[in-house]
Amino acid sequence: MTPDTEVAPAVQARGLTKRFGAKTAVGGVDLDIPRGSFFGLVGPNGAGKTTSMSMMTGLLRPDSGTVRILGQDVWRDPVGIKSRVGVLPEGLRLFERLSGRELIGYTGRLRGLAADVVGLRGGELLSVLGLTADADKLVVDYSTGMRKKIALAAALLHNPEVLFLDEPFEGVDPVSAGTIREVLHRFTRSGSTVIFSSHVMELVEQLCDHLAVINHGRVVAAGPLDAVRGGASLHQAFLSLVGVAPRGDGEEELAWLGSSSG
Ligand SMILES: Nc1ncnc2c1ncn2[C@@H]1O[C@H](COP(=O)(O)OP(=O)(O)OP(=O)(O)O)[C@@H](O)[C@H]1O
Repeated sequence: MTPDTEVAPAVQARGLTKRFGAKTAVGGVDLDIPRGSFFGLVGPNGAGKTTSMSMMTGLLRPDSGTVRILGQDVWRDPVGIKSRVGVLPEGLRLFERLSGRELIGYTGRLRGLAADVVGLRGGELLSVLGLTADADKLVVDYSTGMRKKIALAAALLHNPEVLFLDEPFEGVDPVSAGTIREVLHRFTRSGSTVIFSSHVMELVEQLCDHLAVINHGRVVAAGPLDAVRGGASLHQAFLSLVGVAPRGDGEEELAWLGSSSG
């Protein structure tokens, strides 16, 4: 490791850009995500969060721009960086005909981990995430929350230094959400970095020490939580940053909706 990579931020993106036909999904994103931070990526639907994350994790090649993780250029060596990164992607695609335990075993082999390490870590992750009793059930029969948890276990198995999570709490019950939070906090306390996207401002406010707000494919605010919310609640700051215009009382629109309209 060179001195440069030792002090490099967890993630550094410069001019990250992606177009889909005429649509610019991400239009020149610059981000500096400090090591050991719990970093939130927020923005309205379609703002470009998932596209940005996919480019940062080596899943989607940018049209232009660079992204470095722990000082390493992701797109110069996408395979190399994947050993240091864990990802819980949007729209989880899991091997449905494996049991939870088999999925962990398979992930461990893909990651090149020794069988005894996978057994030990996998057993602990299943236990901490409350999945032990369902470990031998097929993933196809898992609930939405259970799928998130088994995918999180798979993302953590190789002990990554940087963990990317797209909407990790969606469909997760409050007890499991508490468990996931505790696991993630432990992870960041040890110096590792979590980057997660969410639409739930209260959650981001509770969990994150840093965040970025993305709107129309651009970063409109970024930095420590208190600096971004600037004395207001994050919810209020978010609405003013993404420029939500008042829509009036909406009486004329949807006038047909409801039983009183006949
Ligand atoms: N594969 C694709 N082909 C065409 N357009 C795409 C594709 N992926 C994303 N887009 C478009 O790029 C824009 C950004 O999408 P993206 O999924 O990154 O947003 P997001 O911030 O994650 O949204 P959400 O909060 O709704 O998940 C949207 O306009 C979307 O329609």
